[in-house]
Amino acid sequence: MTAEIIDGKAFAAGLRAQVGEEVAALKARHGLKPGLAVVLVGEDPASQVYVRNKARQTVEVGMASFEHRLDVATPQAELLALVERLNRDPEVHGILVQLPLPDQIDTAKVLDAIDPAKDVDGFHVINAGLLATGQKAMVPCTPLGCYMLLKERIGDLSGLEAVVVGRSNIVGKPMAQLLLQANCTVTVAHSRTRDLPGVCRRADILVAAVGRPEMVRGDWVKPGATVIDVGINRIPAPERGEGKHRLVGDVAFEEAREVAGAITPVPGGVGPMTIACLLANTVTAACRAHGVDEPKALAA
Ligand SMILES: Nc1nc2c(c(=O)[nH]1)N[C@@H](CN(C=O)c1ccc(C(=O)N[C@@H](CCC(=O)O)C(=O)O)cc1)CN2
Ligand SMILES: [Mg+2]
Repeated sequence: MTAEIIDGKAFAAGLRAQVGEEVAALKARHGLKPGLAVVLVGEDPASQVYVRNKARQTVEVGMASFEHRLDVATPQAELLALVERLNRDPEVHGILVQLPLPDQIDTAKVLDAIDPAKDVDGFHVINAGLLATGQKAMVPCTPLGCYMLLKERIGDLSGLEAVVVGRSNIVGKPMAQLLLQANCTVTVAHSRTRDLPGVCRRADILVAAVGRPEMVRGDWVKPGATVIDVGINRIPAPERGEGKHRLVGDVAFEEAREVAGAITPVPGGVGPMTIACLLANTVTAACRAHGVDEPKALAA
């Protein structure tokens, strides 16, 4: 079997177009322009690219973008003061603090300082709790994007065996919650799981979010399974020239595509969905803030 390639880049483009239509409708009907504030502390090269892309795509869909770039040595108190200002700013409906943060900053403290209603990353402990208890939450963008791709590919997920490899707060745990809500039988596996290959082979839906290049091998995949690769790993590629790199996921793509029914590539799979879902969450936050019906197509 050769797997269908799930084109996250194309799906994300469609989602951004839908977001753009919703933004235009909000302006026309309610005079409302959703605004997203993105905060970057330091000069991590990958984070700079992500923040630039977020700001550009925010403007492209017709929303207001507010960028805040702080020095790598910014004290925590200064960052918290900025978050407080953004919490109070009526033009800002969504706030995102780009991760990772420098060592002098307590990440959990900063994330929990964001007004949960403006927490478009869905990382605030209140949003994590709302999601875990099946209530209306802001859902983290990467798992939301994975979920949308799964719904598009499979339709009804009810009764399927899902294995999520990785237990991070920003991907693994919320992914497991979304799959549970869709009535999957969910296993969260991790570095201490015994017989990880055997556990993965049970999965109709296999989500890899471990941050280890090509760890999930082809013979870990159940024939016909849908494989969602969340990993973005930059590995040396001397064949491309001295000092060159290439991107690989957490799944050994060429092996897995021979076994899976469908698989997301890296790049061009889950990654582009993350930013598209951030834009969707910002529209949702703006609608909730103004008591306007939120567009169902933009949510889980
Ligand atoms: N506050 C947050 N910080 C971080 C998040 C997040 O959701 N919120 N996620 C990641 C980084 N990230 C967005 O911030 C992100 C990662 C990757 C992509 C993407 O489009 N990837 C492309 C490849 C890009 C490349 O060449 O490097 C792809 O997979 O096709 C978008 C957003 C950590 N921090
Ligand atoms: Mg820290």
